[in-house]
Amino acid sequence: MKISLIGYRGTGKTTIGAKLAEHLQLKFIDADQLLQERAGRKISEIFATDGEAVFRQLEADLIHELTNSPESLVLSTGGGVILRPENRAALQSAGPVVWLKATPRTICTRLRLDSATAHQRPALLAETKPDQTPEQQMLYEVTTLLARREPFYQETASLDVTTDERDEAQIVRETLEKLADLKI
Ligand SMILES: Nc1ncnc2c1ncn2[C@@H]1O[C@H](COP(=O)(O)OP(=O)(O)O)[C@@H](O)[C@H]1O
Ligand SMILES: O=C(O)C1=C[C@@H](OP(=O)(O)O)[C@@H](O)[C@H](O)C1
Ligand SMILES: [Mg+2]
Repeated sequence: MKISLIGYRGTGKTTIGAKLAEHLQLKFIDADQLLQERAGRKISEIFATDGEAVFRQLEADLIHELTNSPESLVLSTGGGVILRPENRAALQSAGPVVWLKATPRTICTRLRLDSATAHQRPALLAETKPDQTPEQQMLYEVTTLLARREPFYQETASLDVTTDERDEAQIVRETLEKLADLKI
């Protein structure tokens, strides 16, 4: 059985997935981290050199492999994993899927803090609007893509947890309660 975490960038999938695995004493895999280890390159480098389509294929191959493995684990995914129907089906059939939610403002704040450190995420939206500050551009990208992706997160999720203005312990606790309610 796999407990998967889905949601937009910056909603806390990597952070909460690791904590959840600790609580449940399950192995933890972050698909993006494993993909980067295997490729020997950062995701931002794969995007820059080979393009997003190559990344999406590597991501789909990895999701296929991990969801077909016999071991139980907590699996954190990348925010765009729900774009492909085969990924959505694979995650759903592997076990419960937790959708971590946050507002565009929360997401932008977290991503800005991350990009000030080492964690650079590649831009996802080609279209830009004229005369925008980088902050406005980021909010535009997050709002636009979140609206496009929301139906896919909704369709794939077994349960959802809001993460705005809540610390990791609160989010983990609610996730564990909602998983228990599923009675799997
Ligand atoms: N509940 C939270 N409150 C505040 N910051 C958080 C919370 N969860 C995660 N973060 C921070 O937000 C950033 C993105 O978290 P991360 O786990 O990498 O998200 P994702 O994997 O969904 O992109 C990190 O800097 C992380 O420390
Ligand atoms: O939303 C996306 O399309 C992506 C999210 C990233 O993962 P996080 O959601 O962990 O940041 C990573 O997979 C890649 O940069 C693409
Ligand atoms: Mg992550």
